[in-house]
Amino acid sequence: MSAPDSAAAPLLEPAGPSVRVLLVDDQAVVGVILRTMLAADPDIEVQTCLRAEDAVATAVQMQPTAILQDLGMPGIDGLDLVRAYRRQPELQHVPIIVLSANDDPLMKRASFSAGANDYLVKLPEPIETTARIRYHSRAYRLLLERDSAYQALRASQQALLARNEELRRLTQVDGLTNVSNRRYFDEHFAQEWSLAALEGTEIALLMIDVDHFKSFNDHFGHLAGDAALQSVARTIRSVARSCEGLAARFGGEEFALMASRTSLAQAMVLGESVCAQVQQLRIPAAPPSPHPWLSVSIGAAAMVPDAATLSADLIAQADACLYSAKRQGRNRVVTR
Ligand SMILES: Nc1nc2c(ncn2[C@@H]2O[C@H](COP(=O)(O)OP(=O)(O)OP(=O)(O)O)[C@@H](O)[C@H]2O)c(=O)[nH]1
Repeated sequence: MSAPDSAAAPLLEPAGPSVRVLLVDDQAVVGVILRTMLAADPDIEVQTCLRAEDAVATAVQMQPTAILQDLGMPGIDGLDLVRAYRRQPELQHVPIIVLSANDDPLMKRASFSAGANDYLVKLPEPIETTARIRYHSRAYRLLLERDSAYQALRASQQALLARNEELRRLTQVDGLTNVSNRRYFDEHFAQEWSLAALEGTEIALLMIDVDHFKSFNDHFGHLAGDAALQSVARTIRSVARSCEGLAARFGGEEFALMASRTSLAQAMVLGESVCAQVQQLRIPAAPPSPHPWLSVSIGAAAMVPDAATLSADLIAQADACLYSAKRQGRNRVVTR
């Protein structure tokens, strides 16, 4: 005898009595004898199928815990039926006990190769029949229980992974503007700085500050200020994506755009693009801004890290350029 294998596909747990036997045999008398044998076992339900062509559909509908399959049915090879059960996903692991008048070892081998779990020579002793049916049904039930516990575990693991991913995202993203937060920027900038030092490549930084934003808040209110910051952040993020850079909220109304393997000339182009796109947002500016639309000032710097420079030097350079941009009238990009 062999117990059913475990499966990756979810299994259906049969409802109703704990032992449900489907007898597939064209001789009605076998069904009568089997019922008589099992009369003293009220927890064993028996259903009989006399026609081979109905067997698979009946089994799918009944969800037995064991199938007793006659090999010598008219018009069909019983082993073909065994294979047909195995092709049905719902029946793939249901124990199949072959009933045969033939005690030939070759026939037994063919039955097991076709997918049978057991082989009984007709008609066995009642005690043996009951024991085999109970053994296979119990093994199948245990397999189903194990499978459903495994599925539940997998579902809860996936939910946990999704929650962890969301938590990780929340720790990296600024809640108002959805760009990276300062903490993530600091980590990422340090990593990219080290990488640029190793590669000997340029790394560029743009410090971007919204102009006259205190007046904007005072004039239009803090909520309008929040919405303006969100629009400006979306613009910076889309420019950052175009150069595979990182957009981050550096603090308050100040943003940073960091781009690896980017020259000062390229940083200038990125900065001009941010300035122009913020103008295209057409967010009305508040007095004393001389411009009709809300604008940003940008300081851009780039360097190849070496033993004498720190990442803070690049920030300081970009910051100095930003102050120059403010002094020169805002709504512009300034580089050294
Ligand atoms: N609505 C809103 N305002 C913010 C937020 N963070 C910072 N601010 C405001 O941004 C304003 C920044 O003002 P300042 O530092 O004086 O700069 P500014 O008015 O933009 O002037 P310049 O930078 O010189 O053009 C302050 O009024 C802050 O309250 C925020 O999350 N939401």
